[in-house]
Amino acid sequence: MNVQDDTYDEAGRRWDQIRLTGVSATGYHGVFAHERREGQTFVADVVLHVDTRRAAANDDLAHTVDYGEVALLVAAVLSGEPVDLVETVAERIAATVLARPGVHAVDVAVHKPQAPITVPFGDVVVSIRRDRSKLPAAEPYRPATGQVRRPADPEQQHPRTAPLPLTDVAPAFASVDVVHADPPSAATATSPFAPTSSDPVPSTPTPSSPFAPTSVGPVPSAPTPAAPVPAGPFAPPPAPAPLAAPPLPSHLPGPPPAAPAAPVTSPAGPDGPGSVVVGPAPTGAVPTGVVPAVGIAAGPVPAHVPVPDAARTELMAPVTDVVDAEIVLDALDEPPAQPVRAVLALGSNIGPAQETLRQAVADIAATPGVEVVAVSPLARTAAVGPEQPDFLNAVVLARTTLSPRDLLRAAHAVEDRHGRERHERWGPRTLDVDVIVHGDTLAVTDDLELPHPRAHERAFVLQPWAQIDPEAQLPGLGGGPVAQLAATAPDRDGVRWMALDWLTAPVPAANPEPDNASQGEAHLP
Ligand SMILES: Nc1ncnc2c1ncn2[C@@H]1O[C@H](COP(=O)(O)OP(=O)(O)OP(=O)(O)O)[C@@H](O)[C@H]1O
Ligand SMILES: Nc1nc2c(c(=O)[nH]1)N=C(CO)CN2
Repeated sequence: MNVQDDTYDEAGRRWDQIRLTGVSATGYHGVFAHERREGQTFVADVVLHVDTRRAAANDDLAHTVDYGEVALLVAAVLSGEPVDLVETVAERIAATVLARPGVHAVDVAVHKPQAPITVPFGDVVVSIRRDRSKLPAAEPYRPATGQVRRPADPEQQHPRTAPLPLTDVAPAFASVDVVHADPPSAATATSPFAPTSSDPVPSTPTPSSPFAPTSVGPVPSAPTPAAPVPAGPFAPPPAPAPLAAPPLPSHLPGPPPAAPAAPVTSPAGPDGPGSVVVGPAPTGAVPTGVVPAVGIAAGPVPAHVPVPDAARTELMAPVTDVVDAEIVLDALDEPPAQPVRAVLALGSNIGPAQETLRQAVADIAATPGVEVVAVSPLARTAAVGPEQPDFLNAVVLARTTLSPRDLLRAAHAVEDRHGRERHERWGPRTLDVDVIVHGDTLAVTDDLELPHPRAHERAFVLQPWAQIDPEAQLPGLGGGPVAQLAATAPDRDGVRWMALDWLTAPVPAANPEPDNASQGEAHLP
């Protein structure tokens, strides 16, 4: 396996992989009578493209794909209903694995090392990738009712993991890896494995099967362009000097006219550190403005959205029940019913910081489902945290139809595009894009906290934000009027200047670094 085998989510981030190699069983597949009669060894390698973070954060098998179950299923297909072609075996394994929730793509290689080939040979392998855009052309394997039972070991069974019924096949397999980088390829095992008395596998689905499909086919790939939306309560004020945005996609409207902001009543709930609150702020929260409910579905479409029949290809038609719905993990994966305001904070203190921030604003504006409404002046700020060079900081006001988590992914994608590396917490970086607020969402989860947990105490966020939205309110505990928070933030004295025309003014080629940036310098009030 190498980087060419990687797959990426809609924000361009590499999916993690669980690799299971050398699952081995005796099968009776082949076009010759002796193959059907005598059987031979088949070996499968399977790579599941998944997101392992949630399972890792909770250290909970329930949030991942149990490779033990996958191994049993793969072995059941290898030793199951005989077919002529290795291709069919591979397709069936792919369908079975892709039907597991949380699997975004699957690579399957089926080896037939004892194939009836009349010249010396090492191996013959059929290798395929299937995902939600190239669905398997086969039915997933489903254990029949009455034939299923899991080889349960109560001592070993994690208490939070509900047992899944499976056939009592016992595959031999060489290794399983959960990887974030490419390990050396594992050797395949060839130990024979005879089919059990419960084989062959029934070809018709059983109504009570736990593997019964729950939905739907592929997701349309072309995002709908964002439609213009009327003004929200966070339109930029006329002062300071208006900032020309960098070249933006043509579908982006100009800044909407200003409208009054409503006060926020920060919810003072009982939620201490570590608690989870997900959902809109209660009474008195910032209104999101009146926006049309139609024509706004830009950006990635969640896979649980049913797909109209017309969208399916003929090839897909017979197998539309193969892929399970994508799990909506929590409310942070739900796109808003209407566009909501979002505030993004940008920072850079490595490399050509001003140019990086400019490009980052253009990247954000080009993100489907994100419409840039205003861009703050540029602040040069003393670093908060470890000793390091000054930062250049700016804030982007946007409207978005993305879910909070998709917006975070989009922010990370922009960071990655600009060579962001994660070493030291609060350390120097080519680009940081933080999600400060997403609508009225208040949330504390493993991977995303809203509003950003440290925004209320960061002048390098609050000052630029207040410049383009003096009435802005930071929702949540510790929140309040942004301008007021900016004036009292501990690092306020470190915000030393702002460039008003930083998006359009030429960056001096010799002086692109924050330490030398002086173009359009202005002083904070
Ligand atoms: N509102 C948020 N915006 C951005 N990242 C967040 C947010 N809430 C939680 N995170 C998580 O924080 C992780 C670390 O983010 P990042 O590397 O940008 O941190 P940092 O910039 O060093 O520190 P800070 O979060 O204090 O700005 C991210 O991977 C992300 O999952
Ligand atoms: N001045 C300044 N200091 C920081 C910044 C930043 O953007 N500006 N970002 C940090 C981590 O996000 C840590 N410290």
